[in-house]
Amino acid sequence: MLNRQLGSTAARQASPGGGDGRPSTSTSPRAVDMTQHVLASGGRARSPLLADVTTPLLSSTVVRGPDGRYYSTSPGQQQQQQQQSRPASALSGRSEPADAGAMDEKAAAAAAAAAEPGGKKPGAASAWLRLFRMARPEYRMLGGAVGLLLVSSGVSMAIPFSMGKIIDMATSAGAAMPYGLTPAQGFGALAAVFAVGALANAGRIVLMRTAGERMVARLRRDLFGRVVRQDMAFFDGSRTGDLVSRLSTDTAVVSRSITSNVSDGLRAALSAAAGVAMMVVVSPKLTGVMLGIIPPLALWGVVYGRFVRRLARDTQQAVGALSRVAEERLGNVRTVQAFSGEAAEEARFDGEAQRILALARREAVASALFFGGNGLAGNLALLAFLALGGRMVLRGEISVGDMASVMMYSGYVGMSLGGLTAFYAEAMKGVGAGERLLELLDRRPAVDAAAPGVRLAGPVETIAFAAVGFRYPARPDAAVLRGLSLEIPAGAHVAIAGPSGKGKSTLAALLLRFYDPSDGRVLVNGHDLRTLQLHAWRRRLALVPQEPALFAGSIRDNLLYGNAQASDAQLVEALERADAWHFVERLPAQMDTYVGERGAALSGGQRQRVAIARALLAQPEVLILDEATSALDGTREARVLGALHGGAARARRMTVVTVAHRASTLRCSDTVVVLGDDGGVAEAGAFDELMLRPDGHLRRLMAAQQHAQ
Ligand SMILES: Nc1ncnc2c1ncn2[C@@H]1O[C@H](COP(=O)(O)OP(=O)(O)OP(=O)(O)O)[C@@H](O)[C@H]1O
Repeated sequence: MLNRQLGSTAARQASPGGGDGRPSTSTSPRAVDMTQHVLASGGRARSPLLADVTTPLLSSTVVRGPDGRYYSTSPGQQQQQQQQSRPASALSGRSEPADAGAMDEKAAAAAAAAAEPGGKKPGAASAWLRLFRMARPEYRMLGGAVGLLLVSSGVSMAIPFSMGKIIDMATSAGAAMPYGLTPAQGFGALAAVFAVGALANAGRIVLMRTAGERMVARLRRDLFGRVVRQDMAFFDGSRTGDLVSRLSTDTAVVSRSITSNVSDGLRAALSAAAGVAMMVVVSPKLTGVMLGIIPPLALWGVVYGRFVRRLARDTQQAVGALSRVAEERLGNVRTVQAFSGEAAEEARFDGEAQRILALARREAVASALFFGGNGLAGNLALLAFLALGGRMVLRGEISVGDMASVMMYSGYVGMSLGGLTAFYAEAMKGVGAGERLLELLDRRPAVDAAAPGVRLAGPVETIAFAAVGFRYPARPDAAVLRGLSLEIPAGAHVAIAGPSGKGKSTLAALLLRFYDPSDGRVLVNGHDLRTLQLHAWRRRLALVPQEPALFAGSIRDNLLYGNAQASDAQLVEALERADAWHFVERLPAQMDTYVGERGAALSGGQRQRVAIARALLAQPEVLILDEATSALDGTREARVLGALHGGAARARRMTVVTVAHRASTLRCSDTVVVLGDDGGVAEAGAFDELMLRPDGHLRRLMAAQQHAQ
């Protein structure tokens, strides 16, 4: 039986080179349309990814997964649910708790601080090196690509030289093909060399793209794995849309910046170096003219690259905000339409889109200045080159072919310099996006379910809250629980009652160790919950939360989430126990009926019953029902409660903790614990006994409810 609360006094407290088909001019389009790229890649990656990742991110009922792991409600959804439930309760006349409104700025800042990893941000170079190390599994493939790059670049660099020789051969009578080749043989050999170069280039593109995509996939998996294991304080301060944007867009930007971009950069560096060398060989004097413009251009490039890095980070954030708005508002489209909020939402979305546009405009102006300046400098250098080169040809210091070679090489060098700048800008973009990824990848959850810990040898004997005080990390100023003590023996059926917003669901969250108490301890068989291996502990529990959401899939898929090994007979039995079989049986495809996104194609009561069946399938030792039957009518609720609290259920010795408001639900439990205004237990005892107390808390609570009806 439940012991009375133990008092709550003392403890109370308050590409250049055209390598992969891109135009090979120095005004690289890669750098010019950064925002478009970000958006385009976001858009491309988002649709398939959203379908894949938002579902787990939006999971709700806490149950064991098919892999035996424990899965829990996401705050993104909690926020959505809160947003949905607010207007709904307003419509139904239910009053909201005074302190349950939207997070104020201070709280949001506290939540964000709780969600942010500590520590200094790495510098650009070290961040980039770290990102580069993350490509380690692709090193072999990237190495192969670099080998092929050397081949194709070698061939490219031979072109101007060969062309110069051919021009000389065509313009002077005595010139002949080298190595005594006939013109046909010479042209044939050149064509063969070009073919080898083309093949090497094609191979390089395949290897590089494959390596890039593999890296994106791995980054996404690692990031998702890291995010899905974060503690609830993190999710309280994060927005799902933002996280999805990091998963989709940032990963693609980072991967590109250290795979294809590195290849393009390397190609540009090689071309520039080889081009300069060849120019020097052919005519050092002419080379001097062309190279005079390099130092100012390099400096200009560094300034531009830094600017782009900042801009990339802002753009990634703005894209994240846009995704967030789209995700939240489309995810709650019923609420939007019910309140005729379409135009307001359109304006809100447009506001986010305009922010991105403003950033893109700044980037466009910066790119225009940069590449325009580059082009002008290149053209002026070319004029000087033609003036000097023409004079040298007239004086017989160099041949026309040599001048043509140097001109072509200088074109290559110019393109390569543009390529190097684009490489730098792209690398900085990668760092901008990478910093956001590294923040997430580096974040260690405060509550780590995989951390080693004590595994209970036998069954759960007692669960105790010992002088527990609790404040949500997002609202450190507001104490929800203070010095709360209660004990729940194994097999007991305990109901938690109390006015709205007094911490009933919080007790369930503490039991699952979504959060650690700010004071006091939660004990299981005398072990502090913090010392238990959390996955092992959570596998002993199942929670049906206040507004259970199902996954988009069939009823069967959702049930199997509770126990992947369950047979059809077990699924039907669980549905029967949850009083759900009678309606599932009549659905067009029965258990294979698609339930819609988050179970939207079922009624609230049907969703609740499927969620109860799913929790029962997990065969928990402790079942936590957080107003899990609130959407059912009296008859249906009585049946479900009969199945959960009746003789057959008791024979299973399952401990049942029920959070409830209704008398019909509360009286099914052996003991009712009423939470008081002071954050502790106001009274506890059998329902009937408490109702007999003339000025008892439960009696007043029930009277107030009756009065309200
Ligand atoms: N994730 C959160 N971050 C910050 N504050 C929270 C969070 N969740 C709940 N709270 C606040 O903690 C208090 C207790 O919330 P809880 O959900 O436990 O109340 P409850 O008694 O279950 O209410 P109800 O009967 O309305 O479901 C409320 O004031 C609520 O606003």
